[in-house]
Amino acid sequence: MVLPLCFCCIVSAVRLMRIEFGGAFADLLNEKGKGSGDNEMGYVERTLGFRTRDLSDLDLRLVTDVVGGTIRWRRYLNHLIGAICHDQNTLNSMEPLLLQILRIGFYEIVKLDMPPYAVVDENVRLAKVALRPGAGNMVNGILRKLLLLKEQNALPIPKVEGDDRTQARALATLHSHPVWMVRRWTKTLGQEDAVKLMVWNNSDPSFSLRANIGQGFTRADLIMQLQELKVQHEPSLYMDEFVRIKTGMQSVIQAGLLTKGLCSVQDESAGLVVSIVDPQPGETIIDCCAAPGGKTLFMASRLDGQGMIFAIDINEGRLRILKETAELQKVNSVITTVHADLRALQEKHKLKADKVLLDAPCSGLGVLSKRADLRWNRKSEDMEQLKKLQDELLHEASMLVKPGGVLVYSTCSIDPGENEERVVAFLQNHPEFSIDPADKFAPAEFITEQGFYASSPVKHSLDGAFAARLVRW
Ligand SMILES: C[S@@+](CC[C@H](N)C(=O)[O-])C[C@H]1O[C@@H](n2cnc3c(N)ncnc32)[C@H](O)[C@@H]1O
Repeated sequence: MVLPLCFCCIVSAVRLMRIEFGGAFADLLNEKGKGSGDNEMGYVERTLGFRTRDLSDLDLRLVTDVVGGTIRWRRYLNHLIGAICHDQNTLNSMEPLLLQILRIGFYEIVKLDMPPYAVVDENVRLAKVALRPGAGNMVNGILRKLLLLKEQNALPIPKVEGDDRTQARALATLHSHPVWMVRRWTKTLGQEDAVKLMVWNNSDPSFSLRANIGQGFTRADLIMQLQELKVQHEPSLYMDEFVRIKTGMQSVIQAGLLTKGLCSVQDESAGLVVSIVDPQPGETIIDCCAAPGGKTLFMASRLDGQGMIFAIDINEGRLRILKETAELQKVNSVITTVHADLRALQEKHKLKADKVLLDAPCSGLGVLSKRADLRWNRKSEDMEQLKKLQDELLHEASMLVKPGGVLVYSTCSIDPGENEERVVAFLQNHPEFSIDPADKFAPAEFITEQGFYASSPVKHSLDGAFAARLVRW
C-alpha cells in the first residue's frame, strides 16, 4: 500500500512513541517493526507502507513543535481526552499509538490552532492505516466532539479552587506539570511565580549561541554570519560572547557553524557559571562533572592557550563527545580528559587545582523549557537521592582545591534543596571554606542575599541555574 499522507503527523507519532516507550515501541506498531531502530522515515516506509520524502525545513519545524508541545502538554491533553470520553478508564486502557494520535490531534487543534478539519482528516487517516478502520472512526468521533466544544468555548477546564491540594491538582492539569512540582514551587516561590514558571516551561524555548573566541571567532563575526543567514538575533545583555536566537537553528546547523567549531549552543545561564569560576590563563582547573563539556569548553576558550583543565566524568561516551568537540573548537591543547568516578579519584590521581568546578548531577528543574520530557521523568523521590549524591561529590571536589584556591558548586536547578541548602550543609562540615560573594563576577540582578549566583526563568527569562563560589583558607 502506498499512500501520500501528512508526513508531519506520522513522523511526530513515531517520534513520540519512541520517546515514551524507547525500544519497546516497535512492538506497539502492530508488531510490524521489530528490530528497527533507525530514523523515523525509513521506519515509516518499511512498517506502514507510506511513501515518504525528505522533510523540508518547514516540516521539520512543525514536527519539532508538535512533538515538543504534545509532550509538554501531556497531562492537559490527557485531561481533555478523558473528559470527552467521559471515562478515565477508557483513557487508561487506550492502546498507546491511538492515544498518541489523539494527543497530537488535540494539541494541533487546541494549542496550535491548525485548520481543524485538516487535522481531523489527517489523524483519522493515520489511525485507519496505522491501526484499523475502527480506530479511525473513534479518532473522528472524539476529535469532532473536541471541535464542537472548542467552537462553543466550552472546553472542560479545571477550576483553581478548594484546599491547597485541590488547587495544586487543578494547576498541574491547567499548566501540564506533575502535581509534586506544583506543590514544591507553590511552597518555595508562591502561587503567582509558580504559575509564571510553568508558563515559561511551556513556551517555545529560545537558544543562545556562544562565539568561540578560543578560535578567534568573536561575537561580531557570529553576528555577521547570522545576518547573512537571515537568522534573527540579539546580543546577550550579560555576556560578551553570547547571542540569542528564537528561531533559525536549522540554518545555523546547515551552515556548519557548529561543526566548524565556530560557535556552540549554550544558555547564558550556564555561561554565567563560567564567569563565576573566572578562569585565568595559566591556571590549573578541575571540572569534576564535565561532560558533555559546555562549561569546560567555554573555560578553555578563556585560558588563551595557557594552563590546563582536567575534565573528569564518570560517563565515557559523554566524555568522548567533550574530547571531539574540544578538537573541533581547537581548545584541546588545554584540556585533559579523565574518565573516573569522582568518588574514587583521589586513590588514583593526586590532582590539586587553583580552581575546581563541580557542576553537579541535578534534577534539571531549571531547564524544563528546553527538556520537554524531563518533567514526566523526574519523580519527587529523586530529589533525596540527588541531594545525597551532591553532598558526596561536593566533599570529594573540595579535596582537590589547593589552599587559597576556589571551589564552585553549580547546578541547573532552581530548587533550594539542591542549591543553597547543599552549600550550607557543606560549610557546616568544612570550616576551611567560606563564601566568596559572586557579585564581582556576575551582574547584580543575579546575586542572592547570601552572595550566590542564581538565574531564574521568571526573573531573567533565562534557564534556571545556581552557583556558589567558595574559597579555601
Ligand atoms: C550536569 S551534568 C554536567 C554538565 C557539564 N558540566 C556541561 O556543562 O556540559 C553532570 C555530569 O556529572 C557526571 N557524573 C555523575 N556522577 C559522577 C561521578 N560520581 N563522578 C564523575 N562524574 C559524574 C554525569 O555523567 C554528567 O555528565
